[in-house]
Amino acid sequence: MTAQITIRRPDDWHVHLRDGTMLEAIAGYTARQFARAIVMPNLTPPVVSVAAAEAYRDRILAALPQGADFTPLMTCYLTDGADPAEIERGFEQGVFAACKLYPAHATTNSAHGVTDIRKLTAVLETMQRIGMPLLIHGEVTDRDIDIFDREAVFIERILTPLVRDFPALKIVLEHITTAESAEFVADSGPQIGATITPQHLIINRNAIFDGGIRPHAYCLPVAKRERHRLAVRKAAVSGSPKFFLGTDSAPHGVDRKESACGCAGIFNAPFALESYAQVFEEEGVLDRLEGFASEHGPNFYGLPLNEGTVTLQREETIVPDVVGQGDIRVVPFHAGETLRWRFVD
Ligand SMILES: NC(=O)N[C@@H](CC(=O)O)C(=O)O
Ligand SMILES: [Zn+2]
Ligand SMILES: [Zn+2]
Repeated sequence: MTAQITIRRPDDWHVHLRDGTMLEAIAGYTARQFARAIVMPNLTPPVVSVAAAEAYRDRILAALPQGADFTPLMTCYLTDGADPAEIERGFEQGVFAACKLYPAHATTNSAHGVTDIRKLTAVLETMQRIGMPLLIHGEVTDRDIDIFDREAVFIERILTPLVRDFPALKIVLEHITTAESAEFVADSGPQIGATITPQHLIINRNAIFDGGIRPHAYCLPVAKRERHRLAVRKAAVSGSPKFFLGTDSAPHGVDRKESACGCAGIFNAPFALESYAQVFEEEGVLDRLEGFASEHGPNFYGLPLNEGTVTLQREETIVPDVVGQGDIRVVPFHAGETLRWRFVD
């Protein structure tokens, strides 16, 4: 049995670091395991300008523990009024790494999202021209569509025509949860990639209703049937450069989760690598963890691979019931469980 595994330093290609006291409480978890992270812009108000992204980046850097070696990669939240010139300027100046498309009302803090993708034609033309990635929360918001079908219908109605109309646009389908997404991405050209979260590799929709309603297993896109989990898992461990690590770590305070209308989001940052390592080990391909965690993402984004390494040791790790500091209390993914690996440095 492998006793320890050392890989090139990984990155998280999809994370919510939040703002204010929550940012201060949780930023260190991501900075501890990852060298860089694509930081989601769904704050209130959302990050839509270069100035707002620079200010948010400064707040993130100020919230990091002393001596942290971590680079936040900022994103621009697309709205119906998104300005192609501002987006191009932000990308050329190295402030924006990508733009994020939330269909309006698809998920947490997406009220300002895009109501009709046709409103983005000029923005998408610009992004395609300058090689700027478009990151997509891929769910339709039509209330007539069953919540478990919203990702598959998005591919059919929105993504397929989008890829046809902008054949050179770099697209990341974020946090994929279905066999349809895994297949769509695998069958597309090299300009299409996908991030995969730990939770969608580990739980299926039964986890949300396991002996009672389980708000801490609820995120969007919602976990699907077992056959979808298996398809997503197969994609993650396949070694294909199209699939890479994106935790979608999305903390909400305990009170906001344990509520009559609990928020969507799973906080997995504290033990993210342990979680992924467990999956790759179960699939018998621990040797492919490094590609997924540390190589496929930077190669897709056209960024250098990180220098340095991190090590995971085979050691039982008990996940606490709750983490945080001060007033902030968040229940982590795997709360109360014992994991088989421990991140050491
Ligand atoms: N994933 C989630 O369930 N929630 C995310 C938003 C998102 O990534 O869709 C959040 O910001 O809380
Ligand atoms: Zn999302
Ligand atoms: Zn997210």
